[in-house]
Amino acid sequence: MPGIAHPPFPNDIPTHPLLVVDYALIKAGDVQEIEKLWKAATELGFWYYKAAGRNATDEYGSQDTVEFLNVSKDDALAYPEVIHRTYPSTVRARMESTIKPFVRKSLEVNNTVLSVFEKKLGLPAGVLLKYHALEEPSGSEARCIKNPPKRSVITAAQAAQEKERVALGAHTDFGSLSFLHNRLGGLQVLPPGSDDWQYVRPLPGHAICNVGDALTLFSGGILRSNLHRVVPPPGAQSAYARWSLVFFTRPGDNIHLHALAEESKAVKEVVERMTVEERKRFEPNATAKEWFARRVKNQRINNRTGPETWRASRGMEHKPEVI
Ligand SMILES: O=C(O)CCC(=O)C(=O)O
Ligand SMILES: [Fe+2]
Repeated sequence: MPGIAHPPFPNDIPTHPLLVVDYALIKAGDVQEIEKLWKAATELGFWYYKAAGRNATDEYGSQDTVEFLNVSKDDALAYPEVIHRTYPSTVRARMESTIKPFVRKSLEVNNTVLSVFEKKLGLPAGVLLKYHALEEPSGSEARCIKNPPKRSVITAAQAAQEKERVALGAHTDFGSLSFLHNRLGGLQVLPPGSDDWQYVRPLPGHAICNVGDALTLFSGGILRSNLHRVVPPPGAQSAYARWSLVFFTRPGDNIHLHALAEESKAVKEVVERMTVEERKRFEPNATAKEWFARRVKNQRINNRTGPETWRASRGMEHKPEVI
């Protein structure tokens, strides 16, 4: 991305370290790098991707401050044919030159990671890829997010604590894998076993990847869909608009979300150790499309009747009460 100069991410605030995974090594099948990816995906569910080149809200009804522009993978790949919806001229003008290549590259990266997880989970070859087949209609999409700048510079502590300043409320992602590119800080994770939100420092030349609910469901919880949120960039960065670009790989619309215990010994073992309640969580009796539709619908402020609406929007959060 061509650069607008902005202040660096502050050095005086606590951040949560992520493991750095080299995508080129993953693609080449490097055993040590695959171990590192597996550790990241099962412990925090978030990691940095070292790029191959350098070219590269809540229970109370508080409203987010972000603007989204979502482009469906099906529409991008079929363009100019319309599969789901049409887009504004700014999107159409860049569909062939920018969006389609971004969607293709993101799918390639995420599919490589899915193949690694498939092997690690001991699933029959091709099962995860089949669930994310290119030709199947799905909720996979590219998203451009803009969070407008704050009028006054706020401290990191203020940014983290002020509820009304949360740009995008605590959530887990709906799909399988999210591939995130951003330059300003603001992304925070709630690390396992902690009650403190921690910033993830953007690393130049690195993307951030995280596991979503569908992979948690398929893996019986072995892969971790971690809670995260977006707050204004910390320190002097808060005076700038924050842009981020995400690609979400989600299973095909008709895929039934459930723990793949019959296909994987490892998943079977974790499911057998679950309580009856836990087991129910891993059998939501929903297709990927239904899971996605339920979560989106109940997040919309227009559909809100009270705190129960927000609760009905939750996914595989380890602490569904956290906002
Ligand atoms: O902009 C970001 O850093 C993350 C956005 C996000 O979590 C999402 O759109 O699901
Ligand atoms: Fe997210």
